[in-house]
Amino acid sequence: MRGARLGYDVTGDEHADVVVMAGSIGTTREMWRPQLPVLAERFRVVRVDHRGHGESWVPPGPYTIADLAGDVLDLLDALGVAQVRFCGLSLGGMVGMWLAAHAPDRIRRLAVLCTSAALNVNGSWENRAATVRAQGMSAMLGAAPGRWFTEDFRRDHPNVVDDILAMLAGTPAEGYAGCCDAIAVMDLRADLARITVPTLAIAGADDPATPPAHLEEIARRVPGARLETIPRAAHLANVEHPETVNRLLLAHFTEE
Ligand SMILES: O=C(O)CC1=CCC(=O)O1
Repeated sequence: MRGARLGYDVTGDEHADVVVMAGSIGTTREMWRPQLPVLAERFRVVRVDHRGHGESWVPPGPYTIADLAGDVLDLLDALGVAQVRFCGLSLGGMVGMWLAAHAPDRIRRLAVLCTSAALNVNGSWENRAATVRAQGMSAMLGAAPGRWFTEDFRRDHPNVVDDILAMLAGTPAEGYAGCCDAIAVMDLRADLARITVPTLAIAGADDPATPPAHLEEIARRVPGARLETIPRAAHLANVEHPETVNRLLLAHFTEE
């Protein structure tokens, strides 16, 4: 389904409180499949595709995190939803932190997984954007599994890995590159102290893309934030350890 420019779907009781879920660069909203049945028992779950991904619009880049967050606010306005619990992994977590800092009246509780407030190292994201624009998405497929999943998970769950890699392969190159541009210039560190909503930061202990130190920094800077670190988890911790992530999200989002 597509509305207000973003691909999205809605699952759960239409009168329940809303949880918005936004994922990692190079995936679609389907990356939240392991969470959907559990969260939708209690909440109205709105899963979104970032711009340039899935069924969303693909404007020419560069984008900013504020652009991506603005798309989410437009969607919430279109759905008539005033306030949500927000769950974001990686790029989705960046959008969540931006929203909690800049649109605090729209966010009731925040959960961020495997993400960072400032991720650019030595122009790596500018380089990635340039590579994708020159060579297409095939240039991204080789290294992604090693960032996203532990070796054990790749060995034991090849079909799950293939499903997620198909999302990456199907992402429009300009959409992916535009989001790389957004990460390249992002620095949310000064915003974190302004976040007042209850915040849970979840790290994957073996995440090479956003190592635990990035989540530790978020938990240190956001007043009152809580940190959980999941052992034997790489970047897509919600896919590798759904039971743990579901338990943490449910507990955090049902607290008042
Ligand atoms: O590099 C990756 O694919 C991991 C990642 C960093 C930010 C994001 O959204 O995904």
